[in-house]
Amino acid sequence: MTIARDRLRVAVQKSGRLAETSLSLLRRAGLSFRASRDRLFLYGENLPIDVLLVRDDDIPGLLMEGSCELGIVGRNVLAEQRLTALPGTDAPAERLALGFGGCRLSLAVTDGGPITVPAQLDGLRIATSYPGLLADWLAVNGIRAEIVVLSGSVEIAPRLGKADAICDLVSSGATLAANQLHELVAILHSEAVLAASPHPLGSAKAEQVERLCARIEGAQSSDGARLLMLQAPRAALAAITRLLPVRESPSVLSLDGLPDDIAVQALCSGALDWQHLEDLKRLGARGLMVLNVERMLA
Ligand SMILES: Nc1ncnc2c1ncn2[C@@H]1O[C@H](COP(=O)(O)OP(=O)(O)OP(=O)(O)O)[C@@H](O)[C@H]1O
Ligand SMILES: O=P(O)(O)OC[C@H]1O[C@H](OP(=O)(O)OP(=O)(O)O)[C@H](O)[C@@H]1O
Ligand SMILES: [Mg+2]
Repeated sequence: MTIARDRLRVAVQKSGRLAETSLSLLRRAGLSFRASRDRLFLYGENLPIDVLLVRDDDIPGLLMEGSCELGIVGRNVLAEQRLTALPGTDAPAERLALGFGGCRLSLAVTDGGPITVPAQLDGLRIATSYPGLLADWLAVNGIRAEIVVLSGSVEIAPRLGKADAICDLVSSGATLAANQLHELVAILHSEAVLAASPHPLGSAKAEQVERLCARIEGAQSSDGARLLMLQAPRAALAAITRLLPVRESPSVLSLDGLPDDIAVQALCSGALDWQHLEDLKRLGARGLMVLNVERMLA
């Protein structure tokens, strides 16, 4: 099925943990928007790319029905949808991992209780909002347990006597600790991902998708990237390179009229502080310059 709409649509969480970072990533990829009055639709002003602001759980369905071509959603939501979709339906695919919204889906049990290993869950009840992922993990691990589906506040289920264990998202672990629970095992590691509709796109839209992906990857790689420029004696190159938090081989250029000297340009990640520069100077480097990298395109 080809989607008959010439502007690309990206679905993003309206409010919640992923909302702000998702929109700021799209802005860093160079998109600018005008909001509709109800703030549910952002019209792309400089590219034919619009944003739908929705509940995160709705994003896989919107991708499947073709209401949008891309979505930013937790891998946990995407994977759950894939496991609970009707057989034979094409599920949205993970296109890029986005490096924020990191968390894990974990089995957890009551502190000081009898369960210490997952095998002891056999025959017991586990509360979760992720029945597909949990059922899949239990089947792979040969554990038969009853799945109690709850849409939220899963951590409270053991105290209410509704379940013997839970399977829910964890990041700092503070919610588990507050409910006298601890993790047994993580069954899925998640982060926000760019998900793509399973439907084929026309060439113009496919081109927009590639363009947006390249920009997002560029925005991610320029995070924390610094360009270091210096001049140095050619003989000091190896020692200088060893000192640098380089991402890739530095460019080494000859200098007119100075055959024993070189100019070095190195793309670095992490801190390049005064100490670093002083250490490089001690090796003979001069004219040191550190520049923040604003944009990168592979
Ligand atoms: N504690 C956490 N730390 C980091 N990321 C998390 C955490 N909890 C959830 N996430 C990630 O953020 C996503 C959105 O979480 P959020 O709690 O905002 O969802 P929600 O309450 O279902 O929101 P919505 O109203 O859109 O349905 C989750 O699906 C998961 O990928
Ligand atoms: O390990 P922690 O850092 O404590 O995070 C874990 C909590 O975060 C999520 O809920 P959230 O706070 O997003 O509320 P929600 O259940 O209403 O979505 C998740 O469902 C856990 O309850
Ligand atoms: Mg939700």
